[in-house]
Order: sequence, then C-alpha cells, then structure tokens
Amino acid sequence: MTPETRRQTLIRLTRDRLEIARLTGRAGSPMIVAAVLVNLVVGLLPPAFVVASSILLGKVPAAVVAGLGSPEWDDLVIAFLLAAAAFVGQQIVAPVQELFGKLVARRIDGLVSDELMAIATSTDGIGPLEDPGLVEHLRVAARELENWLFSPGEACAGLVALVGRYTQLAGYAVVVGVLLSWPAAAAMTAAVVLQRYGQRGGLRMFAEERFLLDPQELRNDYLREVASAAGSAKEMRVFGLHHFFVDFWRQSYLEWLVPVWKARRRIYLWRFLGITSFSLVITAAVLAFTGRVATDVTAGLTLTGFAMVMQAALGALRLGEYYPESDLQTALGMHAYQKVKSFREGVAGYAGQTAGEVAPPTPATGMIQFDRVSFHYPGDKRMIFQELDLTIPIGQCTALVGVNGAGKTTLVKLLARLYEPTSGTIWLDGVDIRSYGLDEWRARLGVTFQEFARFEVAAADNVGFGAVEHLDDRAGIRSAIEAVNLHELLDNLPRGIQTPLARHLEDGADLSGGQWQRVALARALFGLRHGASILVLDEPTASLDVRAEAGFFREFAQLTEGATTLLISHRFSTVRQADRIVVLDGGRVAESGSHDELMAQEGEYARLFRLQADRFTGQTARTA
Ligand SMILES: Nc1ncnc2c1ncn2[C@@H]1O[C@H](COP(=O)(O)OP(=O)(O)OP(=O)(O)O)[C@@H](O)[C@H]1O
Repeated sequence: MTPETRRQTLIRLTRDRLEIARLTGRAGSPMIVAAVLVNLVVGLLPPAFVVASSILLGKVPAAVVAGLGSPEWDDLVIAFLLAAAAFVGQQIVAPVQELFGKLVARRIDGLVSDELMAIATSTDGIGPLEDPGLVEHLRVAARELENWLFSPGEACAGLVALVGRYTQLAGYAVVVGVLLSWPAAAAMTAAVVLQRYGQRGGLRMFAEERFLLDPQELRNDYLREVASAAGSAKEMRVFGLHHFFVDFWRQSYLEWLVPVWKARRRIYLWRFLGITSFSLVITAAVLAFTGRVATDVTAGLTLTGFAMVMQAALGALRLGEYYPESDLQTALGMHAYQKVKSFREGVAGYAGQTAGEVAPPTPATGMIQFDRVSFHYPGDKRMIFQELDLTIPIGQCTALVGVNGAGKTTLVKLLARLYEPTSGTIWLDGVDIRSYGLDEWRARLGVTFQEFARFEVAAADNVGFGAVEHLDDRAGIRSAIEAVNLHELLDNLPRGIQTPLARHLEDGADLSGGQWQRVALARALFGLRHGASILVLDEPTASLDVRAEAGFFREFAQLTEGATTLLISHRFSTVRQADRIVVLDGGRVAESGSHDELMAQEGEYARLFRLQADRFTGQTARTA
C-alpha cells in the first residue's frame, strides 16, 4: 500500500466512523448517554477484576500464615469479595449492554426505515420506482433493514460497543503503565491498535467485494421467493419447474457464494497469518519483558504487581482480536444507509412534476387534448409516442385500441401525470394540465389500472380508497359495491364488506381475479361519486365472465353518465359501443371515429374487429 492510498484509506475510515457517529446521534441523547455509560462499566469491570484478583493473590501467603480470623485473613476476604463483585458484575452487565445495543439499533433502524418509506412515497411520479438502478438501492436497503443483521442501527450499536472495548484497553494500559512502565504500556496499546487496524482493513476490503455482489444476492432472493410463493406454485407444479428452479437457485447461490469465499480467502489468509504472527511476537515480547522485570529484584515488582501486569498485558493483547458485537456490523451495516442515501439522491435527480395552483374547471366542457406529445421512459431512448395528437371529448366515451405494447397504458400514465411528456402538452379546455395542482388534478381521475392494486385491507376500504378522504361514506361504498354486483358475495364473507381481502389476516378472504377486478371498478366508481369526472378504465373487462362483460358497458354507461370515459380494451364487443374509437399504432393515432365509421374505412380497426368476430363465430359454428 502506497502512503497515498494509506492516507486515503485513513480518511475514508474516519469519514465512515463519523457518519455512523452522526447517525447514532439520532437515537437521542438519553439513550446514547445510557448506552455509553453501560459500555464504560463493561469496559472498566475486566481491569477491575484483574486488579482485585491480583490483590487477592498477593494476600494469600500472608493470610495462610496468619490463619483464619486474623486481620490478614479479613483482608483476603475483602479482596475476594471485590474480585467476586467485579466478576459477577461482568456477568450482570453483559446482557444489559446487549439490551442497550438492541435498543439503539432498533430505534435507528426504525428511523432509517421511516426515511426510506418517506422517500419512496415522496415522488409525484412513478419514474424512480420503475428505474432498475434505484429499485436495486431500495430493495437492498429494505432487505437489510428488515433482516436486522447488518443494518445501520447495528452499525451504530457496534460503534457504541467500541467504548467498552477501548475503555478496557485503557484500563489495562494504566495498570501496565503504573506498575511496569509507561513506554511499555504505550507499546502494548500501539500493538493492539495496529492489530485492530489490520483486522478492520480486511473487513473493509471484504465488505467492498461483497457489496459488488448485491445484484446477485437480489437474484437469489427472487429465486427463493419464486420457488416457494403461492403465486408461482401453480406453474411450478403443472410445468414441473420445481427441480429446475431449485437447481437454478442453487446455481445462482453458488455464483454469489463462490466469489464471497474466494474474496474471504484472498483477503484473510495472509492477513490472518500476518496478524497472528505479529500478536505472537508481541505476546512473547511482553511476557519476556514482564518476566525479566519480575526477576529483577531492583525493579521491586511484588507478586501482586506481577500478577496484575501479566493479566493486564494478556487481557490487552486479546483486545487485538475480532469484536463480534461490533466489527461486521460497523463494516457492513452502513451499506444499507448508503443505499438509502443513493436512493434519495437518485429520486432527487428525477425532475419532479411541475404543478401549478390552478383548480381544474368543474365541470370541464370541451376536450382533453394530447398536443404533439412525445415520450420515452427515462433511461430508455425508445420513443413510445412521437408527436401524438389525440383528443378525448369531455362527457363522452373514447375507446383506445392497439396491439400489445402500442402505449395505451403509458398514455394513461401521462394523463395521470405519473410521468411527464418528453415534449408536447396535454390540455384540458385549452389549459395545460401542468397548471393544475397535482392532487386536484388526480382527484378528477377515477382510474382502474390494468394491473390494479389489491390492498390487503377490508373490502370496504379497498373501494373507499377511490376517494380516501370520504372513507367514512359507508353508503357510497355500499352503492359502488352493489353497482359492480359484488354485494351478495361480500355480504356472505365472515365480516361482510369489512372482511380483509387477504386470507392470512384474521377472518380474511381472497377473491378470484374477476372479483378483484370488480373491486377495482367499484373503487373508480366511488371516486366518481366524490368529484372524479374522468374515468379511465384500462382493460376493465379482462377478467370478467361473459355475462358480466356483456352487462358491463350497459350498466357502466348508466353509472358514468356525464363522465368522460377513456376505455382501453382488446375486447371489441366492449370497444364498439364507445362514442369514439382511437387506434394507436407506432406511437401515433392511426385511425379514429365511431365503430361504423371505422368499419366503413376498412382499415386496421375493421381488420382487427373482423378477426375477433370471425374467431368467435368460427368457435360458435364448431360448438353448434
Ligand atoms: N417503466 C417502463 N420502462 C421502460 N419501458 C416501459 C415501461 N413500461 C412500459 N414500457 C414499454 O413501453 C411500451 C408500451 O407499454 P404499454 O404498457 O403502454 O403498452 P400497452 O399498449 O398498454 O400494452 P398491452 O396491450 O400489452 O397492455 C412497451 O414496449 C413496454 O415495454
């Protein structure tokens, strides 16, 4: 190592330590003071035991000579009691140290978890949560914070625990300094610090190599989950994938483990031999030096002094070893915190949604207009829209069709301002929707996403989340549930509409895909009841049965009368009933008009419609 790299390493080490110390401060002064005091006691008791037990040893010859009941014997008993107290004290205080360590760790981990949650939910758009790099930061941080093994809190507790270790070292050094020589005490302390530096250096290098394997570790997590999760269990069994996935997981795990083993061997083998040889030499030197002084009558070292120095020196040398309560935690624990910071910086790097103060008009009268809107996802140069011009008339139903990947869901994301167009503008009645307050604008939208959320809360709340500030509108929730024909099913669940929609919760129940879809539709309807006027339905009938699909448009048309509806569907029987149909292709509007107009045009819509209708009639003919 060159002097320059050594200097940089030292700077980095100090910076890392300071960072942990700063974070430790978040546990609050009373907690930190208490934890430090406990560790001071933990550090002082072993040297106290060394002193007391050496005094005890020194008093044995005189007490034996003087006999039971003599003042010498009484002195021996007092020394014994002191040594015993120091010994028992160590046993008592060890769990207290552990307890305070855990308290500090959990409090800090709680705060860092809150911070992570706040960052993840702070973004107006969803770009950061769909950015693979940032998602990796988020997942690594969340995993470490959940595991409590090498978390930031554990790093802080590990740092506080060093107070105990170094107090102990200082205690031994004082004993050696007072009884033997201060240069010897200084040399012994320096030797311990050097050993620790070597140990820590190895740990730091190992930690850095391990962090590089984060993506592989996340992959292992994924494979373990997929092999054991209920969601993938059907395919795993039907396609006989379990052996494949178990092998895949084992292989993936080895791809992580083998480099970890190699790094460990490469970093620690020679380092271990070096540190061990160094400590053997130092121990031999200390023993030789103490032995020489002990046999030197002019030095005046008594039996008590000799025992004290020997015990203190050996006790100190043991402190050059690995600290299980501190070392791995401080070396690895801050990684999760660095990930929280990287995630925060990454999120801040995303341009936030510009939002004005203007309230959207009630009611809007004209149209929503996509005006030369171009868009590509961040970090992906492929254009999803190229100067898209599209109008969605207010108060009417517009259907959007297009092949898979044409950009239909992306268009909804832009409308909901989950992303901003790369260029171009979306207008409502001639006003750029960016001038509206973001929350006010979103409150105007009732959206059923293609991959809608399935909240593990009561069925009623799942619906009420469509307008969360009106969660207590029980009548409105009931009416939305009835509108999607879910009331009979939900009323028969253990807690009626208050039944949690997750089987692992008490009295919980799960729903089928189509039933869940109705819950999502009811949520959008509840939004409509409370001020939403633009209804966006992305594949709303994908999971509905034929009867429900047939009734869907008729019933929804009544329920959503006056609302502006944007309907995305691959089912042409649903689509054809819209007032206006828009065909998206290649990032642009390829065709638009009513069903009859588009059929008359004999374009892509007519082709797709006939394709689907023919397939249906063909099937009917075969069935007949
Ligand atoms: N977060 C993302 N980052 C990068 N690309 C994305 C992201 N989400 C979607 N895409 C890409 O954008 C394109 C349009 O996707 P989108 O989901 O909007 O299509 P769609 O028309 O709704 O498709 P489908 O009919 O299959 O639902 C696809 O090629 C998809 O891979």
